[in-house]
Amino acid sequence: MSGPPPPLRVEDVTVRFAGLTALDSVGFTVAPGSVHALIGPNGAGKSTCFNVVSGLCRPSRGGVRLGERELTRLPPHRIALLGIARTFQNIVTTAGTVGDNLMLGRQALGRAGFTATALRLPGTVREQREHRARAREIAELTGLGPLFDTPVALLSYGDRKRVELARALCLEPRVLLLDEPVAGMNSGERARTVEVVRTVRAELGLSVLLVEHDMGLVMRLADEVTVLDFGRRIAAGTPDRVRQDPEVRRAYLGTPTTSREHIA
Ligand SMILES: Nc1ncnc2c1ncn2[C@@H]1O[C@H](COP(=O)(O)OP(=O)(O)OP(=O)(O)O)[C@@H](O)[C@H]1O
Repeated sequence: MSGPPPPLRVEDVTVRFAGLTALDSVGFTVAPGSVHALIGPNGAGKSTCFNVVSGLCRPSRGGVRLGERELTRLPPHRIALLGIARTFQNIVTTAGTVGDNLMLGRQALGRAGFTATALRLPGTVREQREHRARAREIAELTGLGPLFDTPVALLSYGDRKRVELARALCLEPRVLLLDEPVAGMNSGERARTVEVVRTVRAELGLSVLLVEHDMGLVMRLADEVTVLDFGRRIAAGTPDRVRQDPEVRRAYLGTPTTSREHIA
């Protein structure tokens, strides 16, 4: 991969849904090669922010840039090809083997058209072979190498979540968006995922933007944290700094609802 990824800038983003302001002038920068966590209580606007960055949601004001490239009005597949790949909260792996799923991630990069692939022209056969070899490398990097030919349906929940992550990596992103990557995992699976994220960041030199409710994971993995509450950015800084921030503590601990997680 050539050089560090460009900074990802979310600038003054406002999103309204029928009178509800889901994001209110939110801004932050994911520094090149860093892990940046977006945290906040339920309904704070984290998923909406992810959707803006990946092109699924258009802001009514503000925008997103990767380096000098304006992403705001582009459709999701263009944004993906410009180097921003994402996973989703819910598993969307399809039928087939791990390898088949990773090849779906490579498909968007394929130069050969549908007809050429169907006719198995020599150039496209070679291209497919190269894509499969790269998919295998990514499987190794994410600990899925031994499972490459295993049907996804036979995998544990944690392994299936990692297939999602590996499939996103198959797009060769500069920035990886991870939406609750350890949700629903047991502690062993969580620890494994932390290691995988560290490995791919180091080996592929990419930046990571992470939404996660598991504060232990956020504090261990993130270089920087942006905290949202009711659509507003209420704090930003290193994990230690935001952990001590009185407004963050109030946002997490100061409401009677049990759905708000602890930050201590
Ligand atoms: N498509 C939509 N239409 C209307 N309101 C929406 C829509 N998407 C999100 N919202 C509202 O916007 C606010 C922010 O939601 P969002 O899902 O971004 O929060 P979140 O921080 O990701 O929450 P959670 O941690 O529960 O996933 C919430 O009040 C939510 O109900």
